[in-house]
Amino acid sequence: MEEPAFAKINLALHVRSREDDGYHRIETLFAFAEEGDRLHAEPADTLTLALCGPFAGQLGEENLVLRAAHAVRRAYDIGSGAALTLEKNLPVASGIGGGSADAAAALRLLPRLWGVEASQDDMTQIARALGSDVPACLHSHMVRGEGRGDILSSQDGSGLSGMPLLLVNPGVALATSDVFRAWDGLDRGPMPAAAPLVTALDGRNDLEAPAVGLVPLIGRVLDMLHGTSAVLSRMSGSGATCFALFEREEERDRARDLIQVQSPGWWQLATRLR
Ligand SMILES: C[C@@](CO)(OP(=O)(O)O)[C@H](O)COP(=O)(O)OP(=O)(O)OC[C@H]1O[C@@H](n2ccc(N)nc2=O)[C@H](O)[C@@H]1O
Ligand SMILES: Nc1ncnc2c1ncn2[C@@H]1O[C@H](COP(=O)(O)OP(=O)(O)O)[C@@H](O)[C@H]1O
Repeated sequence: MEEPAFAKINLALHVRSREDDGYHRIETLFAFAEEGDRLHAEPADTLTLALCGPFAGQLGEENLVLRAAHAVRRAYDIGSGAALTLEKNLPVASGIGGGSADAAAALRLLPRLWGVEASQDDMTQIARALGSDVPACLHSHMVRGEGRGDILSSQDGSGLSGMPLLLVNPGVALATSDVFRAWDGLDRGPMPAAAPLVTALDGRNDLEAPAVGLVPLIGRVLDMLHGTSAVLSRMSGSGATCFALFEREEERDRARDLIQVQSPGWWQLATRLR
């Protein structure tokens, strides 16, 4: 059995306040790419995880996929295991929710493998305990997030589905907690409650400035994307991956080819919004 782990982007991300527990209250518009990592599972007596793909080497021992699998086993008192293989196509610690998307893929896949009727409520609760982004990744369609990003409200994203999307990462890993800590504490106002593209265009990513402060190279990525014919270009999540939305695939591919020539070491994914 196989399940895609769709790359996540934050079309807008407004940081409103720092809470006493160190987490931040945010408002965000989540969207997902058609592509990402892939999780494969076969029945087995024990739980194991093998890694393959271009970014497999960057992952440590502690993997969110196994934590998700253990949580499902515990919740439904399951005795059997699974031989899992994660194809790691997305750069690690890069603002496109790789780990969260992988965990969410495990939460969709394993109940099927083990033949359990998992309730949406149970899965959401498990997702929330794994990370702020995991409930949105469980959904993997456009959705608004509040609180830590884990309180979701529906957003019809069908109007943007299929829109050409380019992801660019300059190859520097950024820890989410470091970027939130570098936020200046200034509330710049709520995320607009409008149609998705208007929300995105009128919105911001408040983590962009602190991330650029930590890794100035992100500013170079943004300058390059701003210089293309993109409808919108911005950093996703806590970075360092930036995204650009285009009206036509040819425009997206032209931007990708130009960046490939100018910065051949950067990772890129030319895809579409789900
Ligand atoms: C910033 C966002 C935006 O979508 O994405 P990424 O950059 O990680 O992709 C998310 O809020 C990340 O969600 P996720 O990656 O699940 O984070 P968590 O594991 O819950 O938290 C990691 C760390 O980020 C900080 N954190 C996270 C969420 C939040 N609302 N406030 C925070 O301050 C905390 O320091 C926490 O210890
Ligand atoms: N399956 C996984 N994929 C990526 N990172 C993982 C995974 N499991 C655990 N991690 C850890 O989670 C951290 C955040 O990774 P990731 O989710 O890719 O970042 P981001 O949320 O910024 O996109 C990394 O430092 C990594 O070590």
